[in-house]
Amino acid sequence: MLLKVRDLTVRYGSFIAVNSLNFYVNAEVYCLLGPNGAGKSSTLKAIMNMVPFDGEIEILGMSNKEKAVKNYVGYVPEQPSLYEYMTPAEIISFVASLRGVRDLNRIFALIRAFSLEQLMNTPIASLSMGNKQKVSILLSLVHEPKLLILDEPFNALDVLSVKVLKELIQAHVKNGGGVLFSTHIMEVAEKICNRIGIINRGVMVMETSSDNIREAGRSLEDIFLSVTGLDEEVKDILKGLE
Ligand SMILES: Nc1ncnc2c1ncn2[C@@H]1O[C@H](COP(=O)(O)OP(=O)(O)OP(=O)(O)O)[C@@H](O)[C@H]1O
Repeated sequence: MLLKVRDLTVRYGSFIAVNSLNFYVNAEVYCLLGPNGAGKSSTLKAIMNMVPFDGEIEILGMSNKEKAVKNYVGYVPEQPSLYEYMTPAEIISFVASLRGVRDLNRIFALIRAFSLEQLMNTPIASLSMGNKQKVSILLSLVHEPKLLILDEPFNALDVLSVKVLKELIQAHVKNGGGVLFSTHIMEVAEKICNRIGIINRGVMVMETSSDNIREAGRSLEDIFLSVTGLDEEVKDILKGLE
C-alpha cells in the first residue's frame, strides 16, 4: 500500500475541517472529490505533514512525519508556491540537487512536454498562472516520487497541458506509482480515476470506483450531487430562476 490514512482529523481552532477520514491508495489514481470547503486541501496538507492532525498517515509503510518520506512523495499545492524572484531553470536545478537527481534527460523531457523551454530563464513573477502551475507540477516530478499528491492540479492549465498531465498520471500508475488528487472537474475524475472518494463537510460520504459508476449507468455528477445533498439545492436554485 502506498498511502494509508486512518482516522484523520484536522482542526483549525475549534472548527473540525476533516473528521475521522479513512482511505488508502495503491498503485492507482484515487480522486478526492468534494464541494468548496469540504476539506480536500486540508486532507492533502495533513498527508504532507503541513498542518497539525490527529490520526495516522503512512506512506510506503512509514509515518508521514519521517523526514525520508519526502524522497518518495511529490506534492502540488492548490496555489503554486514558488520563489517569485527565481527562474524555472534555477528552481528546477535547486530541487534536483536537493533530491540528488542525476538523470537530467527526464527533466528536459518534462520541460519540453509542458512547452516551458522558452520560459526557463524568465523570472517566476512574470509567468502566467498556468505556466507557474506547470513549473509546480514539474517540480513535484523531478525526483521520480512513488506517490503523487496533487491539489487541483488541472487548475489554470491549457488543453495541451491537461492532456500531458493526464498522460503523465497514467504512465506513473503503469510504472507502479500511485496518485491522489483533488478536483472539482467531474469529467476528469470519471475518466482518469480508478477510485473516487467523495467528501462533504470533512466526512467521507461515499467511496466508489469508475467501474461501479459505469455499471450503475449514472453520471458521477448525479452521484456527487445526490450524496452531498446538493441536488436539492440545485432544484431550489432552478425554481428561483423560473
Ligand atoms: N488555515 C485555516 N484556518 C482556519 N480555517 C481553515 C484553514 N484552512 C482551511 N480552513 C477551513 O477548513 C475548511 C476546509 O477547507 P479546505 O481548504 O480543506 O477545503 P477544500 O475542500 O480544499 O475547498 P476548496 O475546494 O474550496 O479548495 C473550510 O471551511 C476552510 O474555510
